[in-house]
Amino acid sequence: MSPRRLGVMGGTFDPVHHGHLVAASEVQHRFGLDEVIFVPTGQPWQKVGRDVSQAEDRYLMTVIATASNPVFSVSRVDIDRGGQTYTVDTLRDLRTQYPDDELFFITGADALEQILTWRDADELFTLAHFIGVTRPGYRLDGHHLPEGKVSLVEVTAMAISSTGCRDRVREGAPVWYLVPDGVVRYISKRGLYLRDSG
Ligand SMILES: Nc1ncnc2c1ncn2[C@@H]1O[C@H](COP(=O)(O)OP(=O)(O)OP(=O)(O)O)[C@@H](O)[C@H]1O
Ligand SMILES: O=C(O)c1ccc[n+]([C@@H]2O[C@H](COP(=O)([O-])O)[C@@H](O)[C@H]2O)c1
Repeated sequence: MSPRRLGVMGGTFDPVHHGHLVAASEVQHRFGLDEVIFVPTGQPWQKVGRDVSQAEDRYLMTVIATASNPVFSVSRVDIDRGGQTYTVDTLRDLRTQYPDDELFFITGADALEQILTWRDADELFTLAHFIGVTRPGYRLDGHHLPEGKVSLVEVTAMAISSTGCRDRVREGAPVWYLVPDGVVRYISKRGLYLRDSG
């Protein structure tokens, strides 16, 4: 069997929104990926200082958001490993799980900018090919990154952030059409984002 091409979309997903979904879908199409695996983080160490919602809530919202797409799936590797999440561990675990497949790690322009500050940054580029996608408000630039290891892709601009969605819920403003309908209902059912998370 020829190797499958697997996209990996890591994120805090607090909550998952249409910016994440459009980026993953566009990269899946452009790179002919067989599957895109969404990987909600355990504790995102670069987001200390703010309360991140419980991992199970972020996991379930990601499942709800991706359920209807036959080539999207969700992995619990980072949540089940526990503790702070480092992408090098995510990719090592997925490499063990899918030893014969090619991995493509998808990041927005803001995350790509920071990538050399990530743990074991050099090893990251041996474990996967990186795909940086455009994001409104950030410049997509790969000149600081190893040649041939990163591709840059323009995706439909979605000026949506999880921070913006949380702020809107706290202020009583709607998040309909910023996040999938099922996620709107899940946020309301669980009473998420009603208080300032810092
Ligand atoms: N609107 C968007 N367009 C393109 N990429 C995005 C967009 N929003 C997030 N991403 C990318 O998706 C990944 C996961 O993002 P994350 O879950 O941190 O969402 P976020 O909206 O940036 O959250 P927060 O506002 O809480 O920082 C990151 O690589 C990020 O760059
Ligand atoms: O490995 C690291 O050191 C590292 C530091 C910051 C972010 N990341 C990963 O980048 C992805 C997006 O992170 P975030 O914090 O923007 O949601 C997610 O998969 C994180 O685990 C990884």
